[in-house]
Order: sequence, then C-alpha cells, then structure tokens
Amino acid sequence: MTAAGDLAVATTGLTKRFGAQTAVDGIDLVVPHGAVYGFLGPNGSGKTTTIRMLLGLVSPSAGSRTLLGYDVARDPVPALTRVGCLVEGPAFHPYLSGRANLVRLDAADLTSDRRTTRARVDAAMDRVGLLAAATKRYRNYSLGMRQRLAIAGALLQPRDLLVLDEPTNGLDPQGTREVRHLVGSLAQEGTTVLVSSHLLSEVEQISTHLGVMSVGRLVAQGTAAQVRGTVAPVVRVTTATPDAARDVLVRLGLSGVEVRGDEVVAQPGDVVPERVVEALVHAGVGVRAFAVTAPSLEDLFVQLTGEGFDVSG
Ligand SMILES: Nc1ncnc2c1ncn2[C@@H]1O[C@H](COP(=O)(O)OP(=O)(O)OP(=O)(O)O)[C@@H](O)[C@H]1O
Repeated sequence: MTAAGDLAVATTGLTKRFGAQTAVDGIDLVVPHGAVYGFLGPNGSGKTTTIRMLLGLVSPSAGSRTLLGYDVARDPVPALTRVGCLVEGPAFHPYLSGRANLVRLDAADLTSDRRTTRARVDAAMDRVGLLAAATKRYRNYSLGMRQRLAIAGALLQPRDLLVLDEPTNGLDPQGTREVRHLVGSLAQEGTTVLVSSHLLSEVEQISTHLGVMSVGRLVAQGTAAQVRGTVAPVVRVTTATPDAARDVLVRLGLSGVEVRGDEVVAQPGDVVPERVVEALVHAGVGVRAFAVTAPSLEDLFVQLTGEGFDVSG
C-alpha cells in the first residue's frame, strides 16, 4: 500500500451525490508522481465532478482527497499552490493579444509577484510554443493555439501537478495533436498530469496510467499495461461474410460478439481457438484472417463500461 504522501493524487471513497443521483461513487484514485494519468469515461460518467472535487471547487458528499500529499479540505493552500488546472478554460478577451490576456490572468492571482509577471508570462508562452505569436490578438489564434494559451495560463506559476479536464474538446485534429504533444513534453519534464477525456485516441498514446469511469464508478485503474491485462483476450475474424461469422461465434457461446466492418470481434472465454476456426470453416465462412490478440483500448472500454467509446472527435 502506497502512502498518500508518495502520490500526486490520492482519493479515498470520494463520493458526490446530487439529490438522489450519485455522480461519483466511492472512488479511490491513485496517481503516482510523474504519471500521465488518462482519466477516461463516457460523457456523464463523473469525470468533471471528480476533478472539481479534487480542486476544491465542490465539496464531496463523502470521502477524502489529497494533492501532492496535502489534504485538500484541511490544507487547501499548500495542496493547491503547485497545482495548475484547466477546467472549463479561462475566459480570454478576443481583442487583446495572447500576452496581454496572460498578464490579465496573472493580475487576478493575488499570490503572484507583479515584478516577475512579464518574465513568467513570456516563459509560459515559450513553454507552449506561442512566444512568436505573443502579440497576436486572441481572436486570431487557431483553436489549438487558444487551448495552448489556456495551458500557459496554468503554467504561470511553477507546477508539480497539472489537472486538465477534456483539454482537446472541440479541437480539430491539428489542435488535438498540438495539445497532446504539449502534455507529453510537460510530463517529460517531470510534471505529473491528470488528463480527462471521453476520447480514447486523445490519451492512449501519452498515458502511462489509466483510470476508467463508468456511471460514477472507477471500474479499472493502474498502469496502461495493467489495465489492458484486466480484460480477456479477443478473437478477430476477418471475412467477406461477417454476419454469418457472427452467427457461428454466437452459437459457439463466445461473448461480446460484435461486427466491425469486415471484422468480427469476440471474447472466446473457454472456447479454444481451434474450435472457433473449425466451426467457421464447417459453416462455410471464408476466413481471410484469424487472430487471438490482446484487446485494443476500444475493446477494453466496451468490456469495462458496456459502452462503445468515441474513437475520434
Ligand atoms: N451541479 C450538478 N447538479 C446536478 N447534477 C449534476 C451536477 N453536476 C453534474 N451532475 C450530474 O452528474 C453526472 C456526472 O457528470 P460529470 O459532468 O461529472 O460527468 P463527466 O464524466 O465529466 O461528463 P462530461 O464529459 O459530459 O462532463 C451527470 O449525470 C451530471 O448530470
């Protein structure tokens, strides 16, 4: 058991009820220092509510949470001082430059040192690759640049932990790549990052750890490899007649049988691969390819949450 002090984020039985609805149901988050923790789940599964509790923006109905070893309820100032966050994004002024917007944002932070504002603003803009566009008006920024500016806003002070709620929501593929790249490089410098998303493709390439939410519960958590290991292997059959193949797999007793284009994917359970191939051939299904593989992240989420995830924007 790891002590909370060794973890960047730890929660115990964290719960939030809204009236009769339990939006977050007793979750125990474990985010080690240095991790990029992909906090995944379909819309409405409780990610934002969890993040708002972590940041002290709403109080939990039950349970506790620590950030960087400090209890958020008891010691909010030390807990939150070195935590940068992006939740619903700051409101930037369209007619001011990116730099002027960050100066305004810094002025709103009562703890910041005015003498160093300019240097910190430029360092943050440089960090997110926007220094060359510092004097450009915000309204002329692309979506990716706007989001990078928002992340720069979270970097005006030194941060050990960044909490980003759906940072690529609404971005085009180019903007998504920019933000993903930025998160990856911040992590390489040693900042722990908790990043939420309902889109698999956004976080799977950069996450060292995953937590998967489904209807308020944390249904899987661990290193990316551990989480993948919690689910069973899948068989994949590629064929010109996927519907016929699906019927064979269902008759054989495979579970989670799903047709995806010319591929049929299922969990074999106790049915050995030889038996599957034999039954397909016997039923006259032309098999182009057959494989037993570790589940893709998409398979994983279907198994864990019972829902398909959006694979892209
Ligand atoms: N202030 C509130 N009052 C009542 N219900 C709320 C409130 N905030 C969230 N909820 C409900 O709690 C559940 C979880 O919402 P939450 O926003 O945390 O999910 P999410 O996983 O972040 O989804 P999304 O990606 O859509 O934000 C939802 O059913 C939502 O309607």
